[in-house]
Amino acid sequence: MADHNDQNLTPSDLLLAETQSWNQLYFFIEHVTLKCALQLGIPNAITKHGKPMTLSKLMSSLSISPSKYPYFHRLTRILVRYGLLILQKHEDNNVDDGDDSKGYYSLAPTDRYIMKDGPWNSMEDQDSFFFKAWNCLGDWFRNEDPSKFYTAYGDLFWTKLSRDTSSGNWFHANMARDSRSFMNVLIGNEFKDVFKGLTSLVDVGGGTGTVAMAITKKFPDMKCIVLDLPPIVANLQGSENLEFVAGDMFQKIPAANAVLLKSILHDWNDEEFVKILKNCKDAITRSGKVIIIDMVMENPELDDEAFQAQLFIDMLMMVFLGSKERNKKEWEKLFFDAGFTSYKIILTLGLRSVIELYP
Ligand SMILES: C[S@@+](CC[C@H](N)C(=O)[O-])C[C@H]1O[C@@H](n2cnc3c(N)ncnc32)[C@H](O)[C@@H]1O
Ligand SMILES: COc1cc(O)c2c(=O)c(O)c(-c3ccc(O)c(O)c3)oc2c1
Repeated sequence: MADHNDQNLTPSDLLLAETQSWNQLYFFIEHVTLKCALQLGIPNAITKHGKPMTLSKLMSSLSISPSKYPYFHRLTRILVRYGLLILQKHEDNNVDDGDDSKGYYSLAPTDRYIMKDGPWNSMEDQDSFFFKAWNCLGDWFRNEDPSKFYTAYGDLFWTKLSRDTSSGNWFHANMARDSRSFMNVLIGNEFKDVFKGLTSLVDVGGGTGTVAMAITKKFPDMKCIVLDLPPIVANLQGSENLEFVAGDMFQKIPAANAVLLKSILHDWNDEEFVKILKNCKDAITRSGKVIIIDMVMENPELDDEAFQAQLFIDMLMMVFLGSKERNKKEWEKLFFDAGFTSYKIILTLGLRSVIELYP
């Protein structure tokens, strides 16, 4: 008798279901093999070599014994499948599988981003910190904790980061890399006049000031304040037009023409989101604006790969902060709940959009 699950499936359906279940079950192997590539130093070895490498040359540069060739070839094969490495076939296509003259390996653009200066590439040294929050995610759906991170650590994410210097420094260094990368693209788009005409701006939750420094370099007449928690800005030195201010955005935001919120609002639930925006509204002049840099989910401008990346970050927000990424309708509702009258999505750069909000 057919298993009750199979009764409506044709043989080809069953075989397709088998393939799908194997892919879903072993999806984690993509992460494991990427981590293995990082651990071995494959991308950096290829970058250092300066041109495509044969497998043997790559292995000797990594001090991997030739006896491991048959296995190492299979690791690089899956990295090519994921698009992390590119294999340039040897012009003689009759070479055997695993034959060293099979071809030359180079880094795909993805690798260059992750390895050269991309954010979050040093997860290695935060393995336990990062993965402990993800373990046994199902437990969180059966408790009342504000986030899985809280279940794992008994602390909120920002509280833990302010108490754990090593993880805090690692996090803020990665956020700075993320900001440097994003601002390079935004500057490349001539900032789209987002900061034009402003004489003062507060970067709320501006971290170690990467965004503010990029703005003040481009607009030297603008006065910028970076508002962040005391442990973050305590030892940071400002400049003639850049000041670091320790404070709490839930209490008060310094007055300015405009307020910038990059990767802030997706950290907070709806009630906290509205509270932050109400404080922003109190801080800006009547002719001022709030500039938001964050993700707009279900954005028709984005392809399926970008949508999947947004879903991953949405899971990250849920697990680490108990917060969420929002679609346009969700953003709009909270803008109006906070007392703003209009907004404009200025442009979308990769996964994130630049939104202007008017009092
Ligand atoms: C995800 S980081 C974004 C940093 C920066 N905007 C960027 O995009 O690189 C969130 C920032 O909010 C800051 N933050 C958290 N709670 C805050 C509060 N109550 N008041 C001010 N800043 C806060 C954190 O210290 C952190 O720097
Ligand atoms: C502690 O370990 C990790 C490891 C990670 O890989 C990430 C990560 O990738 C990430 O985007 C973020 C993140 C958190 C809040 C934000 O507002 C934001 O824009 C990004 O945090 C992380 C924390």
